[in-house]
Amino acid sequence: MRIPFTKMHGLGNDFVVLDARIDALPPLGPATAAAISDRRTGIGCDQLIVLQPSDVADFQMRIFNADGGEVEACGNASRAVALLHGSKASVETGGGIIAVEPMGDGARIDMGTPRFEWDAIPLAYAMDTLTMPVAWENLENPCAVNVGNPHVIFFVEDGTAIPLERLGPEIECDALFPERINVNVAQVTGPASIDLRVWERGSGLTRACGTGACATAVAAIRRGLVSGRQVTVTLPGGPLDIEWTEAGRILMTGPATTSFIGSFEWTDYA
Ligand SMILES: N[C@@H](CCC[C@H](N)C(=O)O)C(=O)O
Repeated sequence: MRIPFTKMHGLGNDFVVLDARIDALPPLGPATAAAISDRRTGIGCDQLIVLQPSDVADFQMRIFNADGGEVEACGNASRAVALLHGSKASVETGGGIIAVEPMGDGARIDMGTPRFEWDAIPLAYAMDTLTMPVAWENLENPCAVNVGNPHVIFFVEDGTAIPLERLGPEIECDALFPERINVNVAQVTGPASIDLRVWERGSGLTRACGTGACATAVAAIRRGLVSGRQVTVTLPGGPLDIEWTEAGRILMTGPATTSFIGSFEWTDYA
């Protein structure tokens, strides 16, 4: 059975998008998702995105990391999906209903409201999530924010000096994070600007992480590290504009791109 796909990216964070809103896919398990995402033997991507019908929104977006695990949210893929859909839509995700709207060369996404309670991140035990009393080598006192998916954010003097490829997987899988975590290393570069590198749960180092940018902007605003409620977050793949509105909602604006369209022979690895 041949399945059509669209290869897309947001700031270099890349996706294989399967549109099953009309023609259903065979059941999709983690091993099959990981095989499609594998850059050596599959199509290759940071996240596999599956669009399906929804009972509560215009459609549903399912998100699988490169390791095959299904997760709740993906900021960059939300912009890609807005571009693919072509008009304003409500989208059901595991992290809640988001609103997507194509805009310019990308989209604006209403990502919903962030959560800060320790058990909503979730953490293994209670602590202050604004300044956490924990450290991994020189990375210390992070913030934790759930923006649909879980993030820990370390504010540092020089983000490029942090060995994220070594510390990222260690922090991601620490017992403090029962659902694992996305690891953000942020450097405030001005009153409304931050440089960010992200070790993504289940996908590793990526060129950009939209939810990481949202979580980092919110954490910086809560800590008083930036002035105002609008922040430009620059990732290795480029900048995203993040606003945390007075009403508490996170608005993310940035580009998205279609790379190519293709098809592949479906193999069920379960
Ligand atoms: N690349 C994404 C985030 C994808 C999910 C994440 N790795 C997780 O496990 O929560 C983004 O742009 O937000």
